[in-house]
Amino acid sequence: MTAHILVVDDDPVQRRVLKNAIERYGHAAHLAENGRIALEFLKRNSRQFNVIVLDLMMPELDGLGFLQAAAELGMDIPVIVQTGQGGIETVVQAMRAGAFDFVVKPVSPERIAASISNALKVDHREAKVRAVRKLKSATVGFGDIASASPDMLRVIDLAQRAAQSNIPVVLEGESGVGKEMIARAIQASGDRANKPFITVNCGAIPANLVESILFGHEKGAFTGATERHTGKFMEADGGTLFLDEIGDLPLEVQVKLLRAVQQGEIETVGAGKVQKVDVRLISATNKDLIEEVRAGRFREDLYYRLNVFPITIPALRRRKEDIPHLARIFTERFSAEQKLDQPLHVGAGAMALLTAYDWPGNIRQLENAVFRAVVLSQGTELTEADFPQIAAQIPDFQSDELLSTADIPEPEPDFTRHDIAVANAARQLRSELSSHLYSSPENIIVSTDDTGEVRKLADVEEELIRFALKFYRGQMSQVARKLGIGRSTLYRKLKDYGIDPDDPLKEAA
Ligand SMILES: Nc1ncnc2c1ncn2[C@@H]1O[C@H](COP(=O)(O)OP(=O)(O)OP(=O)(O)O)[C@@H](O)[C@H]1O
Repeated sequence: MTAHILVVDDDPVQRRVLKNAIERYGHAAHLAENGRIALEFLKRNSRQFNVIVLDLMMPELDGLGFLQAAAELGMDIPVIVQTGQGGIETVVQAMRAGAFDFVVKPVSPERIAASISNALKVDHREAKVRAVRKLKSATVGFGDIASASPDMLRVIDLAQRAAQSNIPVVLEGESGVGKEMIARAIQASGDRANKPFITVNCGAIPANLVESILFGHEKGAFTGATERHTGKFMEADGGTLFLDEIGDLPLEVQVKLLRAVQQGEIETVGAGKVQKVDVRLISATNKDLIEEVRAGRFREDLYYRLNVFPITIPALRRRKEDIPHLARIFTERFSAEQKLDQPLHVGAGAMALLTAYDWPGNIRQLENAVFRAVVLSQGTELTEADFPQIAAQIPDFQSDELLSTADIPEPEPDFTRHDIAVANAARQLRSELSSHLYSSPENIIVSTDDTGEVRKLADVEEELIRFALKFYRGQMSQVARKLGIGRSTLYRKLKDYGIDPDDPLKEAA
């Protein structure tokens, strides 16, 4: 099949190189010299294109601006972004904005052809997935929020308590940590469950339209207001208004928001009178709001009004225990959505890679990475090779995917070597912990007992095994490998110490 590829690049040489590469692989290339012209193409006939190859640095409308505008048009064509060396921050932003893949310039014909061929596979499969996802997003409950870490369990506990009243909630956390998901779960389990849930991304609206979008406007209220417009507050009447990126709200709109919160009244632009509204407010921010208050960008009175019940959702890298859990859930979900005969599994090497990565785009980035891997995977198990972008960002990551536990020789029953193995495993785990986990009392294995004497090796060993089981969520082969012992030795030790692998922290009866 000849695919139609839209190349958006301001550099004529680069356009020519890409055109040649695309045509060499039997596809048709269409060329646009900047984002604005590409948007014109899409407006005329978006169905014409199967894949877009997009440069990020362009005059008039740059790559990120194009992605945003295309999303507003409802475009769902896979986009491959091109970036110069070292542009990783912008790439992360582009991936967050929905780009499918990225390539680093100068890009070889083989690399761009591989990326286009992957994007084409997604092109005809993703439409189905999107439809399913959209349906799901309407009814998110606390049960849908995957969590394994104590931090996330605390967040869910707080959110469940907030759901029992109409108290204003502020959800703080980086982009993609799950703020909107928590907001939806709060709405779905409170007494406003079947009422409207209206989302406003305060950061994405042009400053001059924020007021009219929030509070509505009358016909003729300002130049261009050709129709009356109901604001988001009115749409949310009786339900919940989710104000995302609240820290981006212009100061003059903050005053009006304060009145809405304090008195439950809004004034439609151009109406000259106030109206009552009954809205539960949940706000979200990825900025430090108190810092914004200090800097004079956020009103202190509004801050205290909104911030009655703050909930901070930690970044994914601060709760790495959630990564394996999320990766498994996403793999299962996407396998089902893709109607695979056999659900895929996440191989140990891939899991280690996903856990080692810091996920600047948080859960959204992980979800997209797993989605992409499931769609493109050829095997029965996801391996590190299915996450090339992640692996490329951790160059010193050592793969041990191919090393099966069967290859690990059982240690001799020699106390000294065994002793060294335990010490090495402890050191390795400790170094993983210091890079993977924030410090927590659970992560420290102490060397002395209550009397100040050095503890018995067996006691330390038992504690380390319990910890490793919890850390690797009961994955026996991974635990054995990380501890540097064979699987049968691990089973024997579990028996000796009376450890239940499904509940490793439970003391033997
Ligand atoms: N605990 C979770 N379990 C399962 N999926 C999750 C979880 N948290 C987030 N997600 C998924 O990750 C994606 C990002 O979540 P969400 O939109 O809620 O993040 P956010 O913090 O509001 O992001 P932003 O600040 O960029 O708007 C969504 O697709 C959501 O379904």
